Amino acid sequence: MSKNRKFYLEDIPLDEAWRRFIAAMESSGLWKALPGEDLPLEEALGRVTAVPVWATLSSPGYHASAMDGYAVRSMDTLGATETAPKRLRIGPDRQAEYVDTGDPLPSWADAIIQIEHTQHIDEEADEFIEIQASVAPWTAVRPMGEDMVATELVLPANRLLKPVDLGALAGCGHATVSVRRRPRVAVIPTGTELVTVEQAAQEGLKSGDIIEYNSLVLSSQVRQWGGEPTRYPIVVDDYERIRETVREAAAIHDLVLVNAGSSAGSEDFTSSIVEELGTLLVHGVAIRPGHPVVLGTVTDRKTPIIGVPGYPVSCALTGEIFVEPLLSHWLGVPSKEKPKLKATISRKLLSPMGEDEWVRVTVGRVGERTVAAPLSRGAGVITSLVRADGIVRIPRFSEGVEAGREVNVELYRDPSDIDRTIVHIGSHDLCLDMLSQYLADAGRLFSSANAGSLGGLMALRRGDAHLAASHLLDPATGEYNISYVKQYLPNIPVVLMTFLHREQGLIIAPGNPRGIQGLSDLVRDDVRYVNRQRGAGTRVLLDYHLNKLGIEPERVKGYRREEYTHLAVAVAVQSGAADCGLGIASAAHALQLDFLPFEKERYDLVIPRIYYESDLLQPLLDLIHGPVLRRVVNELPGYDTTSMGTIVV
Ligand SMILES: Nc1nc2c(c(=O)[nH]1)N[C@H]1C(S)=C(S)[C@@H](COP(=O)(O)OP(=O)(O)OC[C@H]3O[C@@H](n4cnc5c(N)ncnc54)[C@H](O)[C@@H]3O)O[C@H]1N2
Ligand code: MOO
Repeated sequence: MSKNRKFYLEDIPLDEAWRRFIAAMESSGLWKALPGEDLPLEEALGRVTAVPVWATLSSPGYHASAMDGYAVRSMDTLGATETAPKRLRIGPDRQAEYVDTGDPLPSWADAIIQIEHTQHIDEEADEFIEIQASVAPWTAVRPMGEDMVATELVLPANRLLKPVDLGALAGCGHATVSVRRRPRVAVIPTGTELVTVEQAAQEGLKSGDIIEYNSLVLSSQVRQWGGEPTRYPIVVDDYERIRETVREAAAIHDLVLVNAGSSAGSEDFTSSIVEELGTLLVHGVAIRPGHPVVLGTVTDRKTPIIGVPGYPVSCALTGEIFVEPLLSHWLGVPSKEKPKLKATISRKLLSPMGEDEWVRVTVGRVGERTVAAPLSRGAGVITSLVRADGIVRIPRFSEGVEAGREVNVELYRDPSDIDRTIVHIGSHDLCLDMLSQYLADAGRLFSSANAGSLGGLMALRRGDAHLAASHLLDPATGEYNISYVKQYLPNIPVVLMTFLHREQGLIIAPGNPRGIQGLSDLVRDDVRYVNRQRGAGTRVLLDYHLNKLGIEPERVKGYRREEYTHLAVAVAVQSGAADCGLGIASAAHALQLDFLPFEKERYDLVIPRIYYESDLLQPLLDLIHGPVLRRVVNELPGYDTTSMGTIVV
């Protein structure tokens, strides 16, 4: 059956969308904390108490000795001093009796003297202790109920159980505890293009295949937030099949998440299915990513359902924005607040007019400033969430945010991580990733944004980064970096240190089908080039050599097609979108492409002196001067570490 295609997506403000969703759940009695279930204490960690817990037994249940020593009557000790010690007989007339810590206090005694404050004396048939000070009543005694008294409140309802809570529950006589049932959440991935990762690993991917992982993310989120996910197998884009899966899932779950098919494409069925099976409350919320989200209730049970957008970032954020607060409410705990931090935004952010935008950012402390650098805004770029330190929300209808303005960041990390983060902005190289691996061992985090060499120098100028990798060739002198540093950072004392030399050359298809011999072939009609962005060192290098060869850039087909990384250039060649591009050997190697080397370039680190001398960067400098990094870099094709750590200026 084909349903009428609905092209109309609304822009419902987030709070209004929530209002409708909650009102619908309230009217069907589902907007309340879930009932309790009794669990053995051993299984209750991390669960939430459904009812208050009162002590059934007191703890301790008797007056207990708090020390190893002698039980005495305090009255008998009166008058004992260093000069006039007193002797108390151990034994039948009950002046002193030995007890261990935790033993009951004998009924005739009212105090304990620690053993080290007594001297043991054997005298013929009798044993005594000698004491040199008196003790007050109840000395070193833990009175009955010191910890918990029967009938006392031990834990309130809605309490997330910690390990010590379990101890207290057992200690006052509870073998089980009533905790809220875990919300049961169905996670249904849909899409004919989807394949499982296992399938992909065995059979490889065909063009158009997408590895299904949103259901893994959603079900892991559900578990993390205290729910019990059921991860369904992939359902192909077939209206009836999806509808029947939703119907079955709604019968046995508290919440149904249908992933993808939320927007307006020919196979986007979620909103129609919700309409057919129940009530469509919202289709389209004024947020981005996550705009085409669907909210509704289905079947006679009025099970809430969320149509989660398919793009992975939209999917994960929809989890945070809609699923987490819902699960928290059902569990009776407050929605999880992220730690907040004020930071300076490093780049201007425009806001899409009618939508609140969630911008992923990295955060670092650079000198006195906390800097938030926006990551990719693409809703398909899951690594932007992996790398994100936090989120900045740009409210709809705002002007956006100018660079240098203060913003509020909601952190994904512990704020203390920010202080041990080294911020790099500049040219990217695989070896920086290796460096970051080793830095982790030294307790440093490495946040790296690829902005090209010139972008890195500009970031240093603004005070946004601790260092910038750069490989900018000066056409006038044939020297790397020095003149650029002078020109762009005239007022900032910096150390220019060589990181490595690397082979630059033409990345070409395996077997060199076009017979490309060098840059002079770029003017051929049958050769399509793929370029790097302006400001990239590799772009500068190309322009330098084209100029030397007297080739006008306009004569190079594809000169205007810009990619932002070496790997993106390699991918363009691999896919056949271009015949060649300038890049580094390791990028060609990574995709098993051929490589025509023609220049060994110097790749330096530009480090403002103030950071060069800081504790923060010390582990990085240690690595550069040590043998380990050098060894692993040398194992890669096209790198030379002979000058690693040499100060240029
Ligand atoms: N004409 C319009 N097109 C789109 C709109 C719109 O308003 N009008 N909205 C865009 C936005 S914003 C989003 S977000 C997406 C939402 O897409 P759907 O929910 O319909 O999902 P699909 O189109 O099926 O998939 C999008 C994308 O995500 C991949 N995907 C889907 N499921 C999974 C999964 N389980 N694991 C990994 N990746 C998944 C899918 O293959 C697609 O690449 O719509 C825009 N279009
Ligand atoms: O709203 Mo879509 O979720 O921007 O990517």
